[in-house]
Amino acid sequence: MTLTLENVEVTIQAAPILRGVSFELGNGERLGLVGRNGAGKTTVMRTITGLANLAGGRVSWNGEDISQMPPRERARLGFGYMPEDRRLVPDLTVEENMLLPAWANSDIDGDTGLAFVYDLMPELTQMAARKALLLSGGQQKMVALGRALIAGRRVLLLDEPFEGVAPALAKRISEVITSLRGEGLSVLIAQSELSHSLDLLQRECVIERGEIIKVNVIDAKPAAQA
Ligand SMILES: Nc1ncnc2c1ncn2[C@@H]1O[C@H](COP(=O)(O)OP(=O)(O)OP(=O)(O)O)[C@@H](O)[C@H]1O
Repeated sequence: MTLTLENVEVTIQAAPILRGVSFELGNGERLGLVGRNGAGKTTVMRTITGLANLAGGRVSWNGEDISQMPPRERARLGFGYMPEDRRLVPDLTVEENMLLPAWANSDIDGDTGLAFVYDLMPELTQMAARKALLLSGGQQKMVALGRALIAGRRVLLLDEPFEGVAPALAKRISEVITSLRGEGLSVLIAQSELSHSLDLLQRECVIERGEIIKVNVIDAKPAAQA
């Protein structure tokens, strides 16, 4: 189960936004995508989900070219996306927000997904009936992570999952992502800085002005003592 980007080019309003982006996300790998604001991280994620059109290059999944595959079919393959701005519907409950991908796409099994998410993040069970508008920003990120996991059982794309989140909740989100290790789920985490996830990642791609300028392998470190 490998996701491969080869020489991906994305152009928005005639401006080159991604320029020859190539990398591989291996089975069960946790890969960082690190770069300043505007470097192109969100565009990489949108390219993988099918929300951004390719001007060149290709995206493949286990060797199959999926460059032209529509987003809903990629969700069926098990791709889940947590956008930077969370995009929760304020008047819907936590549970309803998490079920949105399954409501929008009958190929996604919402009940199985919910059971998996509640098992992984029991704290979401307690807030299941609360409206999203009553949650803190960090709690909303947890819900957005839960929602991404409803579809994202193979590839999980997390855009700035720690941004604006208080340290205790950031640690919890990091723990949840780490606990996915045994699930054969590949995770791509976009960040403008690495601070929360050094223990979490195996490699990081550094992106600058739409180009991957280097790939760092992160040494395995013992987990920090609480
Ligand atoms: N719809 C759009 N219209 C015009 N320009 C866009 C659009 N989407 C992205 N861009 C431009 O593409 C570049 C890359 O944006 P992108 O959102 O991918 O970067 P990023 O690394 O995720 O940064 P941030 O963390 O600030 O979102 C930026 O210069 C941005 O202004």
